[in-house]
Amino acid sequence: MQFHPFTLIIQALLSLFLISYITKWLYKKTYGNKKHLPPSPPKLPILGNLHQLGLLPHRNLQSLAKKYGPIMLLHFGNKPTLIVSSADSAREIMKTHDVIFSDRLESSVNKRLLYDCKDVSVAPYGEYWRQLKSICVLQLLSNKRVQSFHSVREEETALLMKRIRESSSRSNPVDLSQMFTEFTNDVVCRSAFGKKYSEGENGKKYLWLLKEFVELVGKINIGDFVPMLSWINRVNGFDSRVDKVAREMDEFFEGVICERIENPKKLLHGDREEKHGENFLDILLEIYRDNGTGVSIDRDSVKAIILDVFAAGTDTTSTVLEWAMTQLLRHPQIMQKLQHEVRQVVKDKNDTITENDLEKMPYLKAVIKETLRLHTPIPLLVPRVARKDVKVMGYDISAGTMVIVNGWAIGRDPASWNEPEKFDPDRFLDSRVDYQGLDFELIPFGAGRRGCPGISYAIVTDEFLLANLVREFDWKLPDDVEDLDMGELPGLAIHRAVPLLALASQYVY
Ligand code: HEM
Repeated sequence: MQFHPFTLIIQALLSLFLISYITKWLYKKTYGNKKHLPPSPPKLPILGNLHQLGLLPHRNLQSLAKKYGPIMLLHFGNKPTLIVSSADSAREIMKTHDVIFSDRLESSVNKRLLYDCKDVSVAPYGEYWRQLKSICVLQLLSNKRVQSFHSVREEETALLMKRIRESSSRSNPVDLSQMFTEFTNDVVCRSAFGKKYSEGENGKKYLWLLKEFVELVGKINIGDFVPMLSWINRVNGFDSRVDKVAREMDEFFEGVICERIENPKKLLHGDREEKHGENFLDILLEIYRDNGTGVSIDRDSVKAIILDVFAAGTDTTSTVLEWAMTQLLRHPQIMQKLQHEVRQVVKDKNDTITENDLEKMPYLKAVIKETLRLHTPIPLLVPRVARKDVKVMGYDISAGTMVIVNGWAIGRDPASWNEPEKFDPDRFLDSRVDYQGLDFELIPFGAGRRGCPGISYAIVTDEFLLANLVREFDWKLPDDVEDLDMGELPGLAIHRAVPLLALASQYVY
């Protein structure tokens, strides 16, 4: 049978018309007729805008926001996703409508890795999350508790300084990226369990598990957005990786908990004993055993909360150190200004820096703030989900919409910052802008109800180590490196793509 070309054209046009009509009808059915929606870039069938995220979504979403505005509606598969890229729109989400946007995304990976979301950071908004958050804020991460870990930070800093001294005496460059990762793992591990698990054969396995775990929770899981493509994760081995890590992490935790229950009094760490009750696990086990506090958590909750602390607290804290040293090495004058401040505060070469000294170092604080602005550790923060229909900046947002706040783009928004791409800690010296969640142009820790409870823990860890590094050593790039590669490694927290190598020489007083 033969068709006249004209008939074919008519048929093609009719099909196109029909498809476009059905798409519009479906869209109207979902969003209603009168909804005033934020601007949206065009999308693909099935994938929506997922293909536009690329490997570094914070950068690609910033480019899209330059075209479509600070509040835009994308679709990750069939999931409507609001992208927020200015201080004003972030304030609407995290302050004006904070209660409405205080839910988290339900993710199958988080469910499997975090004991059915029994942790804090991805638990659905509700009474259970409220109880856990109050345990975090009041018991695990209160200022008093954070101070109580000062000896952990001092000892781990001293160990790291010793390693650098050894390398510097042989004129070998040090791999700062690697050292910062190990340092934050050990500090968090000792705060969590009262001892380190990074040494020996078991240590290697534990470090591998931790690395896998952090990598997996940071991955975008296609099956969560396009259920019909979830087979991809079965075929490419992703699902079995998740199951293996979940199983082995659980075995590891069970081992640690049994050890603690059998020998509750004391923990040996090297040749000194750490007191019982000083670490997160002991505190949580006490709450678990004691139902009188009005808070009831089970054994899985204990493990999930500890995992949260590792997921949220290790990589984030080490990337700040990594990027701060990167920028200081690229800007020798800023490095010298910082060294001068620290060396002035602690003048006597036999004195060690104490955490009280940090309060006398405004430039150190400005360097950390500037690093958090320019290299926001979790650039897209942790997604929120709307619990009800709501209007944001005049736009209609439906219940169930996922919200991604591009904290990284907000930190570089020319509407809020002069010369936003420049590393310039001085901008903070006469400014009251802070990262505590009240100034929406700087929100590396998020804000509002779901804001990060680990701010003081992270900041004192970073400030203390950085002050020690720049006081005792002068730093330069290895001779064969002219300028540093500033590439980023994809992940939940953004590390350098290329490890940071530097030469240290001991400062002579
Ligand atoms: C530089 C280091 C850190 C950065 C940049 C950071 C960043 C963040 C961000 C962006 C969020 C989501 C906030 C929101 O939705 O508004 C968050 C949540 C959270 N962070 Fe941190 N964090 C850091 C360190 C820590 C540490 C050291 C801990 C614990 C020891 C921690 C524990 C948590 C927890 C439990 C949540 C979930 C809060 C909730 O959902 O209610 N973080 N963090």
